[in-house]
Amino acid sequence: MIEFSQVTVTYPDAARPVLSDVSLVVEEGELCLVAGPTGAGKSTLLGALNGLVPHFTGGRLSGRVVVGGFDTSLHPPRELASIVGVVGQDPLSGFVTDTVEEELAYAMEQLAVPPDVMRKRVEETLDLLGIADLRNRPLRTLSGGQQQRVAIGSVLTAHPSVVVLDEPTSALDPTAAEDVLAAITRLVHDLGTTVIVAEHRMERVAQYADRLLYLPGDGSVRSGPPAEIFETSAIAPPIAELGRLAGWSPLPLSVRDARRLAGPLRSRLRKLSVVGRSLSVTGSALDVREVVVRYGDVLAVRGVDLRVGPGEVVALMGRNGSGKSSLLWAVQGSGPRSAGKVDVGGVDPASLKPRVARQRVGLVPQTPADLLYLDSVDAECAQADTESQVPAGTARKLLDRLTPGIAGEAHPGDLSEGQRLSLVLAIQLASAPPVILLDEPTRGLDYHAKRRFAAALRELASQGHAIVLATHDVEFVATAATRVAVMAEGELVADGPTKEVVVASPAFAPQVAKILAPEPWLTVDEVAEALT
Ligand SMILES: Nc1ncnc2c1ncn2[C@@H]1O[C@H](COP(=O)(O)OP(=O)(O)OP(=O)(O)O)[C@@H](O)[C@H]1O
Ligand SMILES: Nc1ncnc2c1ncn2[C@@H]1O[C@H](COP(=O)(O)OP(=O)(O)OP(=O)(O)O)[C@@H](O)[C@H]1O
Repeated sequence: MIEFSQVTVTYPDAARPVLSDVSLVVEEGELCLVAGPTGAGKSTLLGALNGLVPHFTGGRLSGRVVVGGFDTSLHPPRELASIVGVVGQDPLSGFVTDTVEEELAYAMEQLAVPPDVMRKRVEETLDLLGIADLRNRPLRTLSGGQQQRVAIGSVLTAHPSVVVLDEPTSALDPTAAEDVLAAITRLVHDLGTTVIVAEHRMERVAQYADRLLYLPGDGSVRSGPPAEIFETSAIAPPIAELGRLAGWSPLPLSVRDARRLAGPLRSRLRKLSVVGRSLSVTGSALDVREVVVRYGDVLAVRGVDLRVGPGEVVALMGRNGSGKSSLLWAVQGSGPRSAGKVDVGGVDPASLKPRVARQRVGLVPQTPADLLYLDSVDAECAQADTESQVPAGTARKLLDRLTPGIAGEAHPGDLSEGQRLSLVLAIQLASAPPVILLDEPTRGLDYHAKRRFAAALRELASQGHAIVLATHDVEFVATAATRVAVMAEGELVADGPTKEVVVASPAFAPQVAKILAPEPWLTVDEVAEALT
């Protein structure tokens, strides 16, 4: 269905090609996971499938890409649209209509699908993705995860023979991610659709994948069964890393398979204790009282109380649309707040000018690109140093720590998703306000980058900063957060130490916890530390 023959892609001014002499075949009806480090070229590979690369991104592509019998160099993306459906990394920028229903119907209208078929498929898709109650909503008013579901739905309705998804679950809560992947797997089985998914949260996808295309970052692509490639790959999901540590062979990819193998490891660990990271918190850096956020008829946040002490890293979790982003923006002061009080060091940030408020409460938004407007990485870093009155080079040092190797002269718009996020994180963390809020801050980051980011957050916390991050990334929460607060329908419904909250809830438990339950281990690092 898909064939790359000696494909090389080079972006203008790049020192070396992103993809170098890549040849591979993906069969019809395969579900294929594309993985590898941040900036390795995954989106580039995906873009080559519908001709976006190089027709729209610039750069040069040599070799041949054939999809469903069409050579993508001879057919512009518009002509390939009936064969290849693409869901990009930023759903909002891909929307062409105003409301949910219109968006779901749009691709079918372009293909002149008969109205009765169209109607039926829209209804099916609304149910399949659990968004029936949002059907008349303007797309701009949806939460990040709701937008992502609509974006996926709008591609599925047209029944293309190849579906390409770039990090499709990054904004989805864990349960929604499972549902969406189940829907996609059903497509593969029932319609023989070929699905290509790039995903950093491999723990969510690896078990469904027939094939892994692994990009180590040197321009090459390895193609094969996931379990085989994970034996040696630098980036692998926690389940595979645990399997490597325990010497399991072949490596399991589902929690169920791993549990069958984990008996001996569990008994060994039972005699050891988890290295505790207990925290005694004194005082409060952030005090949120009875905060309410209302948008017209939608009550997004219903009287939330939250106190965060210096040194805490609080993960705000909860279903899509449960009010996490609304709460963060209301706390930071630039979002709507219908009632309630926020206290940061004796002041309500909403009462301050935005510039002054930012020195007390920083917020990294869900679409971090909004914060970048200069024309090079160096310029952004220099500006951040000046604005936050920190020594020159501070932001750049942080950036190198999070994701090394990004060229200073690169245009922020040309960076990969993970590189761009790292840049925004570096800029925001350089100013290091006492309270740092982060909205879904791990998109595009590989497991190593997330470890380094977690370490940077812990370091800030140990210096007395208070950190709140809204996220669906259960593996990241397990490494980074000291405490977890769960929201449901605008209210806080659970709040406690990370270990207690995530082990108690299957939806929020990381893979290691599920495999080793009832033993209280959350990460491969903890297990490795105890075994040495
Ligand atoms: N339009 C462009 N012009 C110049 N360089 C680009 C362009 N698009 C991507 N790049 C560079 O090519 C490399 C690969 O980017 P790509 O987006 O394909 O990576 P990725 O593996 O998808 O990354 P992520 O995991 O962060 O999403 C990066 O170094 C990026 O900076
Ligand atoms: N401008 C708006 N107008 C109307 N409703 C809105 C608006 N912004 C958000 N909402 C609704 O408020 C609710 C909470 O949204 P919010 O973005 O805070 O949720 P969230 O927990 O951050 O979700 P996600 O995990 O998907 O990012 C959702 O039902 C959303 O559709």
